[in-house]
Amino acid sequence: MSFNVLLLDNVNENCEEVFEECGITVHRNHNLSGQELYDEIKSYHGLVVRSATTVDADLLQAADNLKVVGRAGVGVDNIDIEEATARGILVMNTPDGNTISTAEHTCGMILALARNIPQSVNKVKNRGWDRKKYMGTEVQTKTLGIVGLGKIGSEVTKRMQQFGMEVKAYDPYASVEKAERLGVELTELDELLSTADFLTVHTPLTEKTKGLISMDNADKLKKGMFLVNCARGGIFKEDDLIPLIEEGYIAGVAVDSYSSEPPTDELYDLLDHPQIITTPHLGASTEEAQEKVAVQIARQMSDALEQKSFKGSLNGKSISLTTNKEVQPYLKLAEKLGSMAIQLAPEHANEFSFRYTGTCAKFADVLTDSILKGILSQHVSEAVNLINARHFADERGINIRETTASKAQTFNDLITITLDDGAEYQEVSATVFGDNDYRIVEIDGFGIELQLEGDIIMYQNVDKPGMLAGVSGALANQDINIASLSLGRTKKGENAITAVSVDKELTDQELKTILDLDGVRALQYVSLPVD
Ligand SMILES: NC(=O)C1=CN([C@@H]2O[C@H](COP(=O)(O)OP(=O)(O)OC[C@H]3O[C@@H](n4cnc5c(N)ncnc54)[C@H](O)[C@@H]3O)[C@@H](O)[C@H]2O)C=CC1
Ligand SMILES: O=C(O)CCC(=O)C(=O)O
Repeated sequence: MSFNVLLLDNVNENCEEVFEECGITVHRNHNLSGQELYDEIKSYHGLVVRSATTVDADLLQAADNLKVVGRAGVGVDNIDIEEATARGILVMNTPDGNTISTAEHTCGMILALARNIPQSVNKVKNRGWDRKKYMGTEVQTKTLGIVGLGKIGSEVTKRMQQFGMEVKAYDPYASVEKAERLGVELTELDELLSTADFLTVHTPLTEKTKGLISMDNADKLKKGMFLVNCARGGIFKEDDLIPLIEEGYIAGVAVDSYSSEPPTDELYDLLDHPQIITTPHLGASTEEAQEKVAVQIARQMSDALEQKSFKGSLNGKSISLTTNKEVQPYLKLAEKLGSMAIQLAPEHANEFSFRYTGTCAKFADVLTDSILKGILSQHVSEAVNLINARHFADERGINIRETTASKAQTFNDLITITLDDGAEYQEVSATVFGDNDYRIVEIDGFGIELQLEGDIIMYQNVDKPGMLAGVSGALANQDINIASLSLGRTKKGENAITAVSVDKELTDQELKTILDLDGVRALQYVSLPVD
């Protein structure tokens, strides 16, 4: 299949080159927006953006053929990942291509704040000369507080330590080992706020980080501290920055990222304030960073479109394992078994238990996605894939219980689905022999062995002589060939289950001839894809 990709937002030209080397057609258009973009997007399989384009639900809805959205950068707040996931569209970013540039920009902002560089440059350019007004402060021996000791926070740490700063950090998710390795003291947020001379934030904008500093916690701040935000607008409450300065809580702020970009009119008071220095979201704007993220995103997206690898995907945990040789057979097994289970389930079934035994247990999470794909593909009109299977399951109110046991029993690996809605057959188990021999091995505790593919008739019967002859005779009379069969029974003379694999799809009428045979009960029919 040949793919085409649309590049927006001035993505570096190397992006084009990499796509073209991979045989992918590229179209670049910087000025598309609104209806024009909705019309244009329809034919593309891939879309590359930076931060300017908002990839919202409306755009995704218009994107009939879209398979992957790539963010040439880190922050994906301009992409509606939930909607993309629901539509089975992969979202990727390039987590580290612009780390160094953004860290360097942050260090520049810290020094610019300490020495009033932007303000004094401006003064001189306007023919002014005021050395007293622009008296600065050394950063050496001062405390730098970092909120978010991730990639950028860590690189800022290393650089500012070279300037003689003592670095403390607040990051509830960072490990103590990492902090020790960096020579950083991990503290609580309040302690950081009350001890830092400079505080720089390097977290995403989340419910927890939004308004991290505002007039509400002004009393906790070390008086006269400087703030830096080269992460996301809104981490410092923008409306409160001027009051924080005017009331003497903070000495100045450096901002690179805003809650709306370009800033709206209301933000201009902020931008005009002499103690607030601003750059227009330049953290990642270096030749090097833009080249790195452009090349990375083009490689990642090309690989994803060609199903070679899914590195960098944010909503494709399961799909990214489809290229892993160890997981591949289990994924297939899970999907096939899901497809079988839903055909055995009564109408409106929405309670399922999945049990993973043996090695496959360690992949339970992704195997559940695959079972759900098998279940849902039978009755969801949209294309179900490993990205959106859980979304569809939630939407349909399907309840899942998942259990695992890593110790293998009779089989090295076993996946069992229990139908909890009063189904005739309540439990089916399957395994894979070698790489691709998928077998049903148990139905409701009856040992069975049959390939998990094609057309299968399953019926319960009284365990008495002549049953099989009757069934095979009825099939032969209708010119239906048996491919294989398997019998399981509880005890001699009691109940038996028979699973018969046949060479053609059966009609209801043909099935009835079997059900009508004396001793046959509870017949069910399953039709599975053949590889
Ligand atoms: N100005 C610019 O041009 C750029 C801005 N960014 C932004 O910088 C930010 C950081 O990026 P990276 O370092 O690459 O991300 P990262 O994922 O490596 O680090 C984020 C860190 O924040 C921590 N964190 C999350 N929630 C937290 C909370 N409530 N309190 C404290 N820490 C918390 C995480 O544990 C993690 O260590 C992101 O918002 C990203 O979008 C990234 C690149 C360029
Ligand atoms: O593309 C850009 O320049 C913005 C970079 C950024 O903010 C990010 O990667 O999160």
